Amino acid sequence: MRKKMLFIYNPHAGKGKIRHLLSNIIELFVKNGYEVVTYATLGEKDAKRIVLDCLNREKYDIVVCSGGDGTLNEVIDGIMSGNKKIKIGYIPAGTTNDFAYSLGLPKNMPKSAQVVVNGQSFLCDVGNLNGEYFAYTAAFGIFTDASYATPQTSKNMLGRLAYILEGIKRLPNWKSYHIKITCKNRVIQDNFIYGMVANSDSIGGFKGITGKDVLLDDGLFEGVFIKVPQNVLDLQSIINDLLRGNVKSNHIFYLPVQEIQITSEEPVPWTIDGEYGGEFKSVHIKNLKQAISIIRNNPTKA
Ligand SMILES: Nc1ncnc2c1ncn2[C@@H]1O[C@H](COP(=O)(O)OP(=O)(O)OP(=O)(O)O)[C@@H](O)[C@H]1O
Repeated sequence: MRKKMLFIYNPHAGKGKIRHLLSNIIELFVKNGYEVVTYATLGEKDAKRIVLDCLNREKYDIVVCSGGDGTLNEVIDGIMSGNKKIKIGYIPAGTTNDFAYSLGLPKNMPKSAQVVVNGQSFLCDVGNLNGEYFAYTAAFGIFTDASYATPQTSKNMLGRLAYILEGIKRLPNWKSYHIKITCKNRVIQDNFIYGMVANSDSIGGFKGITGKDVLLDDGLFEGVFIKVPQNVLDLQSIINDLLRGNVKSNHIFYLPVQEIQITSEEPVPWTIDGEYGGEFKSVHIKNLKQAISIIRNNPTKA
């Protein structure tokens, strides 16, 4: 009997490349014994809705999605909030594909479709922020809105450069937040321009800015909080530290995070897996160790 696959793709992700590859990808899946039920996403939260609808109605062996980090986020959110235990295959098709990089998936879409067919399951940590699940990052502060404010047309024309240009626009008027961070028995209060809790060694296409200790299945996220620079030299040193992956510096507060509470007097806008996640005065983030099963080439290497 054929195995049943739910295949969800965002036709607009990245440069819309999936349109030319769709037939070959589905043919590969069918040749490898799958009955494929295919959906294109039509807008925000559609991937989550499709996952919940389909998995509640019928039994599937695997959910495969193709799109950027946002589409993968919605699929994971759907599977986790629906409390489903099912393997996930991912064909990265976005602009930066941060999480795909961390998972070691090929950039080439037909090759990553091969991984879905031939790869092995890897149990990966998942995050939860105030009840919403995320794959690899939750962040606030400078640059974070560049990921969702960058128009799709510029992303399609310029690729990652579009994010960089959008980020540079924000440099002259950064905003800081007075934040209280509570983690285990530690309480830290300071003014921060940026904060991130992440399970990825690539953020916004930049490799290594979460430090050198990232493991995707250790039950821990990397918490990176950048203090307000007092002068241009401070700013330069922060940039140098980030580019070198040196997160343990005077201007950066770094800690491994299993569970963390972040509170502020004013509402802070958050970005979750590169999409707008809402404004909160109080955020509770938790790492759910090895909660999802993703197919990749080599499950022993994070
Ligand atoms: N048909 C569609 N038209 C417009 N928006 C869509 C459509 N389908 C999905 N979306 C929305 O687009 C968001 C972003 O898509 P996705 O992350 O897949 O691609 P991307 O933005 O090109 O990639 P990246 O996140 O790497 O830049 C999704 O979270 C979803 O809300």
